[in-house]
Amino acid sequence: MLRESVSSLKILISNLTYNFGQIADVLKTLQDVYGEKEPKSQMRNGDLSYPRIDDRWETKPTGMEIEFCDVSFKYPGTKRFALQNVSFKIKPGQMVAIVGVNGSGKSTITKLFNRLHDVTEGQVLIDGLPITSYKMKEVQQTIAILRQNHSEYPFSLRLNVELGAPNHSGITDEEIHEAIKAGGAAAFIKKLPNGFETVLDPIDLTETFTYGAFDHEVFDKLDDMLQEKTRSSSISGGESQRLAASRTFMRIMKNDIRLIIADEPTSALDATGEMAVFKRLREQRGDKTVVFITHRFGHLTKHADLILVMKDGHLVESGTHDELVSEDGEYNKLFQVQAQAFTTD
Ligand SMILES: Nc1ncnc2c1ncn2[C@@H]1O[C@H](COP(=O)(O)OP(=O)(O)OP(=O)(O)O)[C@@H](O)[C@H]1O
Repeated sequence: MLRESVSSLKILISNLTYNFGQIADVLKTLQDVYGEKEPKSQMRNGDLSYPRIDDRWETKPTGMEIEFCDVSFKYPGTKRFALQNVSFKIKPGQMVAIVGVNGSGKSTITKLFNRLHDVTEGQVLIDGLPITSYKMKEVQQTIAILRQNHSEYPFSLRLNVELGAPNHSGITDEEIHEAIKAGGAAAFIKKLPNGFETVLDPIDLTETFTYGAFDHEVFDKLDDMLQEKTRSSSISGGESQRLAASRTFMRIMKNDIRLIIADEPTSALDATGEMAVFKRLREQRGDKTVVFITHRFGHLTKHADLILVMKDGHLVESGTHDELVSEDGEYNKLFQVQAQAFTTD
């Protein structure tokens, strides 16, 4: 079934690339195909709609409120706790940084926000109610995630960005340009001969169709178009992160997003590139809550309303940059290691 879907997807994409098909059909097939790869969730689905609309909540800001109440968590099939007795509260619209050494539990915290997993002990509250009481999909639809490792799809750069809003057809060129600019991808895409129509890892026409499927004239015409369209297809790690950021900005622009999670999304970017992406994130986020994970201390941590410091699965400190530096604990230790790089030979 999956093979057949992939095969029909390839044909649809080839058609799309050459403007013969309808984007909505392709996206539907794409959702079906990628949906098949998702493991079926065994987690309990709540019956409350999210966001909640009633007299009490309608006037609330549009950012998500998240509270961890004594949360402990073990990954399925493991004996070790990845998180132990973690408690914190993120207010709506706050910009929060999670820091800590490798393996301290930073990413695991964010995986509990969108119910990739459920807690082993304790409770996660969203807008004051247990996360499990909401319809899981509706909570996930309000979260935009920007990760370090992300996928690129073998389609045009344009479609890679449009995938941020797969339920929206008729995305305009202006919207694509806006998302690409926000993600910091405009400069590298402009240099490509086919701009945002450039196809990534293009599909080999001979794999998709055989000469027998079309007469020679049609096949040769398609093949010529493929050669023309796919002159440049490989992008660097940093460009790939800029593309993924553009896709997330598209998702933020076109959906009712209440939480943005950024898990080291700029690790492959130079300092200027990173600063530009986060500047745009701050500009575009409005009242949305933002949680980012970072190993770099600087403008990001300085702007954070709250910093959570993780160590061995425990939350060891929390506060603002200034508060944590004056506490002279784990945060200050990590901060000084980076600060000293500038002050010593
Ligand atoms: N899918 C998984 N299955 C089992 N254990 C996992 C899984 N993912 C992470 N872990 C373990 O959980 C602990 C916390 O991992 P996590 O990825 O949250 O750390 P992190 O602070 O985000 O690390 P890094 O800075 O390296 O990204 C680690 O001991 C890790 O090995």
